Amino acid sequence: NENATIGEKVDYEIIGIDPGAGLMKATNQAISDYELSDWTLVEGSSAAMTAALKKAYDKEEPIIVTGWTPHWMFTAYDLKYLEDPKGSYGEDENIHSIVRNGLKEDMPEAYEVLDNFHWTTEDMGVVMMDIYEGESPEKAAESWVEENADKVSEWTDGVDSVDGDKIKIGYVAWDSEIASTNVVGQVLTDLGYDVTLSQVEAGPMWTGVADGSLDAHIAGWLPITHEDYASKYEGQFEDLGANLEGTKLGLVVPSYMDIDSIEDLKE
Ligand SMILES: C[SH](C)CC(=O)O
Repeated sequence: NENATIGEKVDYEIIGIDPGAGLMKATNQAISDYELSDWTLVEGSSAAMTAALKKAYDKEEPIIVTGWTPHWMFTAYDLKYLEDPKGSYGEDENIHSIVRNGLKEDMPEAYEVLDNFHWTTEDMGVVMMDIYEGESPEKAAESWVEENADKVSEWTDGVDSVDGDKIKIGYVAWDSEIASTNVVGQVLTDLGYDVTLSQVEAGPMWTGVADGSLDAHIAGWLPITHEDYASKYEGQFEDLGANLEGTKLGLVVPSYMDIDSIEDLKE
């Protein structure tokens, strides 16, 4: 009923994603920082979180999810981040390209493309929206590459093609990384590589690059979100720097909810 607290309205649940995501670590930090002892962070997946969000949004029901930018949900729905006055979610950061040691010697062409790969949240948003609207990730990536030949040529100009060399790129099924990894996979395929995109959890993605079973991933949320993974494998990977700038993490609610800050959950 209308007098219920926000906690009572959402059964004191925050709908999260896969447990290995840094976003989940930051949300547990927020639960502790804001003393939300009655609250539960529900583990699941990016897909389960967006399904729960759609179900609630379509019925204009209250819901609190762990969210991030860039993400298609901010285009599909009218959403807002809850203010984070205690800074549990840190500052905006970047997504880095991470490759195994030795890649530069073994696959100089792929290394060069991965080192050059850089695009914007708008670019990523186009591919994510295509996928959200029903296109397969492969087709959405292929279309974007065709329509953005000028940007792709900045990554590939001067890079020799190859003849069927195998390359394996790991990624986690976050909507942002499904988009970026399929675009890079398409570009490397066009260069002649036999590309395998391997969907794994966040931990195994970093472990795979460190032990060489994966050649690369382009899902390094740094410096904070994946700091645990980066420090655990320090020296066992090469960070080629940011491929996208200006990410954000936090708690996200539909704009029809009359709360504005994480502090408001403490009612
Ligand atoms: C969910 S964000 C794409 C990345 C992360 O939180 O680890």
